[in-house]
Amino acid sequence: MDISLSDVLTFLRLILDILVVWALIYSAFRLVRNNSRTIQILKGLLVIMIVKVLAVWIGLNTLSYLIDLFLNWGIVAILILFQPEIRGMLEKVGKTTAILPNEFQISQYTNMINELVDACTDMSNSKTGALITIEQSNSLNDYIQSGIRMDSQVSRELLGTIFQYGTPMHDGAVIIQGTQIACAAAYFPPTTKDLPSKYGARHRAAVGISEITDSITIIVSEETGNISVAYRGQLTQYPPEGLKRYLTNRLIQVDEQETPSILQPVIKTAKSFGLSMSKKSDGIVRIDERIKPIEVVDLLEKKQGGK
Ligand SMILES: Nc1ncnc2c1ncn2[C@@H]1O[C@H](COP(=O)(O)OP(=O)(O)OP(=O)(O)O)[C@@H](O)[C@H]1O
Repeated sequence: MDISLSDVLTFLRLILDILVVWALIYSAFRLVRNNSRTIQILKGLLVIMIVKVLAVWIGLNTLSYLIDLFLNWGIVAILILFQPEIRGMLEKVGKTTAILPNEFQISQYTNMINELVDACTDMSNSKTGALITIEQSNSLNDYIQSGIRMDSQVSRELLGTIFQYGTPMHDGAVIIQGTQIACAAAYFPPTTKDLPSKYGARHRAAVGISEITDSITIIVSEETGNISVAYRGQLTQYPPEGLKRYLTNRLIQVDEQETPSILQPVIKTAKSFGLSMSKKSDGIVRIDERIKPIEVVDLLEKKQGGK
């Protein structure tokens, strides 16, 4: 059987087509999964579809016609309802069009980490309580809406001022998106796990948000001045230098090695089929030996009938 160049090109085009459509569907699902508003809207649409099927089945023609009208205009409604999400997605695409991380982005992140760690060190020394969450790939927009919108550059002085005891914004969490403070005074759902008694509501909130998103949360204890990080449901205490290394590893070095988010769905699929494309694909998680936690806190599921 002869295979011509045009057959190969047609095959490659088909593969590319499938991968691009898959990436779009994957991104749409991620958008829905990461945002409780979109889940509510989808639930609403599902109910309307069920009513439509029932209306056709029973023969309620007017109701069926009205639902058809509603669904036909649905695309406009979706564009209006999802306007903030669509804008955010397009902004992300715009920011990640460069295949290699650019020097400017790295220097912005380095600067942000330095300011953040300096602020945490200051607050640790003065025993000022703080809760700071850095958004990763799961959107924190729902939580930003619960706080006071800021959109400001991360700086040692600004963070110190926000968490100053007695000021209107010191209660709640600061959320960082990219290298900007998106809001202050945000509220997080606390964890239901058992924490050692020395940890209170602030640490519960930090572990809570780390259980439902992939965000990184830094906590400075008002009582002890200790700095901890909540990530993926795990609470770990670090010295300031350890915190800096931890954040650099997570926010800069991971970005340097990984491909921009628009291509990640395709790469994740390739990995799940066993096609290794990155240096980390040998399944070994490389831990920076210099990051020495002071304590990794044991978190237990709450016992039935317990507090
Ligand atoms: N669900 C929440 N979301 C965001 N912030 C919260 C939440 N719950 C509590 N906080 C913040 O934590 C503060 C109370 O912290 P609390 O002293 O109870 O916690 P803690 O874990 O013992 O911390 P610390 O060691 O600083 O005392 C509140 O003033 C508020 O700023």
